Amino acid sequence: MTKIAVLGAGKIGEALLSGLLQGGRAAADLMFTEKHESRARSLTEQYGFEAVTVAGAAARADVLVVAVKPQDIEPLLTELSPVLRPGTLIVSLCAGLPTALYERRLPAGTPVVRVMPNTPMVVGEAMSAVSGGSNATAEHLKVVEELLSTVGKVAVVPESQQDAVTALSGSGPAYFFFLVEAMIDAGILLGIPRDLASQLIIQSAVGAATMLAEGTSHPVILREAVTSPAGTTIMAIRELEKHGVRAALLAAIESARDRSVELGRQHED
Ligand SMILES: NC(=O)C1=CN([C@@H]2O[C@H](COP(=O)(O)OP(=O)(O)OC[C@H]3O[C@@H](n4cnc5c(N)ncnc54)[C@H](OP(=O)(O)O)[C@@H]3O)[C@@H](O)[C@H]2O)C=CC1
Ligand SMILES: O=C(O)[C@@H]1CCC=N1
Repeated sequence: MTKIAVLGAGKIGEALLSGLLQGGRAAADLMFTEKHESRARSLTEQYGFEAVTVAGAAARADVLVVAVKPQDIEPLLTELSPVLRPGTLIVSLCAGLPTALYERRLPAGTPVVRVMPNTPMVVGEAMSAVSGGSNATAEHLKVVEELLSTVGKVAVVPESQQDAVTALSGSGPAYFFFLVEAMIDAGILLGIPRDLASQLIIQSAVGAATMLAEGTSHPVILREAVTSPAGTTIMAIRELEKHGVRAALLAAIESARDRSVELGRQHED
């Protein structure tokens, strides 16, 4: 069985490890490195994964998943480069970091696959986009696709689209959580108790997402079916348009894309 080590088991690293465990991987095949000892201890106690050093991960794992913040990449690559075994597959989850950065810093020929996942991995509903670097073969991409398909859906994209993908689906869950939070507050404004407002909005979100995921109707058709002539929904839609919510989303996602590009540029030679 392929052994996988996550380097930097923070939020997304834990989401991947726990998703892989739920998807049927043995804890014995999953390990991680982590800066904080107390966090490492709690991950081992909660899930049974082994905490290892970078050298230990490089010696034992077939796939190294890099999940540190993009700002922390340089010291990690400096530590990893001398201990990396030829043929070990590097999978980067880091926003903005191009495969070329890893190829420059790691031994010649190291295969690198760039991935942008998202946190719904913890419930097996991730959307992950993968792109191979110049040493990654179709076989490497297949390994990564198989790995990620146990925790959600996977799309192969050209690396030139990864910054946009990061802004759309990498950050995407946060936009939905933000909307849900605001809609629950609207319930409070209207005098509905928080628990009930949460139930009403979360189940509406689950129902709407399920209809969208079925893919039989375009979002516009689904929205129109809710919007009765001279009814309540059109009044709300008028306010959303008046407050520029559509334009705000376009600008927000463009800004997230720009930040992803900027995170990559910070590591150019
Ligand atoms: N969160 C998300 O939804 C998503 C995140 N990503 C990407 O995943 C990466 C991680 O993000 P996220 O999980 O949110 O961040 P976190 O800060 O939660 O996780 C990173 C963890 O790695 C630790 N760390 C830093 N350097 C090292 C090192 N050299 N060795 C071992 N551990 C180290 C950090 O410690 P410390 O905090 O002390 O620095 C932290 O605990 C980022 O590059 C991000 O772009 C991608 C998709 C979605
Ligand atoms: O906010 C971030 O930078 C990371 C990348 C995508 C989601 N979270």
